[in-house]
Order: sequence, then structure tokens, then C-alpha cells
Amino acid sequence: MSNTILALQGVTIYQENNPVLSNVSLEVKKGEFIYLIGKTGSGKSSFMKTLYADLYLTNGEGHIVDFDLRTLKEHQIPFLRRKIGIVFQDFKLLPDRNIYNNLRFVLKATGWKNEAEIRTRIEEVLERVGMLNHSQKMPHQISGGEQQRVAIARALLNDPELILADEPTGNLDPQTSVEVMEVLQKINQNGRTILMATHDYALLLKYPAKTLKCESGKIFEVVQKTV
Ligand SMILES: Nc1ncnc2c1ncn2[C@@H]1O[C@H](COP(=O)(O)OP(=O)(O)OP(=O)(O)O)[C@@H](O)[C@H]1O
Repeated sequence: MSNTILALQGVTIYQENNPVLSNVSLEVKKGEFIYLIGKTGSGKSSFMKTLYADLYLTNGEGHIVDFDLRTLKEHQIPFLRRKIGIVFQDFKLLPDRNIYNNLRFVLKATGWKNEAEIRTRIEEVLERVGMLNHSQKMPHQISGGEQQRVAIARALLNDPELILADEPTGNLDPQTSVEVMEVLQKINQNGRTILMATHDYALLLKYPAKTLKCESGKIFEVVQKTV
């Protein structure tokens, strides 16, 4: 299991008792970059939600960053989410506080106490996404692409082993999407594993990687030319 970040065996994912994806078996190894594609409603978000335990895994076996999704208890979920960085399409920054305090809020909530260490960590992650100069701005004072960079920085705070990005460029124009994708590529090159749901085929062509497709209740790997 040491080199495996995610392993699913015979998993069926339900939404309100309806199976969305059936008999999913897959393995993701440390350092991989993987796309998850598929039409609207094909189950990409449900799949992601199962991985960060927003949907409980009830059928099949699932292991993610050393947690057993099948036996996971509610009180373990915050610990699982510290090992997984999650990036959403709509950024989800808190609108009532500046960038620095958005990130500080997450560190405080995950047990960080020393303000000097908090400051150092926030500066490190903002630097990594090229947003260090914006730490005192409010979310509405920066662009969508900049907000997504901050959201990526927020996902990196606790040095997660796996980043789950659910359509991270879905609200961005093509040029800004490429800029955000460059940030994700750099994070991947630094050894982090990334699973990214997307509808953006231009990005798939520009940055080819292993691609999983959700279709007709199944997930399967596709080769680039047939996506
Ligand atoms: N909270 C929910 N309650 C009930 N059914 C849901 C819920 N969320 C999603 N579904 C259903 O589950 C199926 C898969 O939806 P899901 O959001 O996982 O698809 P998706 O591939 O992520 O779509 P999109 O590309 O539009 O984000 C759809 O039929 C959807 O209607």
C-alpha cells in the first residue's frame, strides 16, 4: 500500500439509493496526475465526494491516504480531509475576510496555534501559487483566476498527499485556466498526486495525462485520442 494513494475495489456509489457508479475498481499511485471526465450528471462529483467522505462508501472496499473509507468514523473525517486538499469550481473563499485570514482560519481550525509558524506556512503556500503580494486583499478584490490560486494555496496548507480538484477551471476563461493548470502541474511535479475532474478538453490536449471517464454508470480508463 505504501506507493498507493487510492485503491477502490468493487465500489458502488449511490445518490439517494440510486446507483450512480457501479463496480468501480481502480488504483492511483503516488505522484500521478489523473483526469476524470464525463458528461454532466455522469457521476464525477459523486465520485469525488466519496473520496473525501461527503458520501459514505457502503458497497465495496476503498482505501485513501491510509484511511479505510468503508470503516471510517465520523470523527475521523477531519483527519482524512487534512491529508486531502480539495479544490472546487467556485473557489469557496470566505467573503468576509482577507486572503491571509482565509488561510489562517483553516490552519487554526486544524490545530495550528503558533502565530509565527502560521505566518510562515501561509507565506510559503501563497508564494507557491504566486499570490504572496495579495495576502491583504479581500476575495472580491482579486480576479477569479487569482481566487482559484488562493483556493489551491488553501488546499496545500496541511501538505496533503492527494489533491482532489473538482472542475477547478470551470469558471475561468481559457487563458486563466492555463495559468491555474500550470500551478497544478508544478504541484504535481513536486510530487503531489492530483485527481482533477474537468470538462475542459483543451487542457487535456495541452497537458496529456492518464484519463478516467465516467459513462453509463461505470468508470474506465480512456486513451487520449478517444476522449
Ligand atoms: N445531492 C444529491 N441528491 C440526489 N441526487 C444527486 C445529488 N447529487 C447528484 N445527484 C445525482 O447523481 C448523478 C451524478 O451527479 P454528479 O453531480 O456526481 O455528476 P457530475 O458528473 O459531477 O456532473 P457535473 O459535470 O454536472 O458536475 C446525477 O444523476 C445527479 O442528478
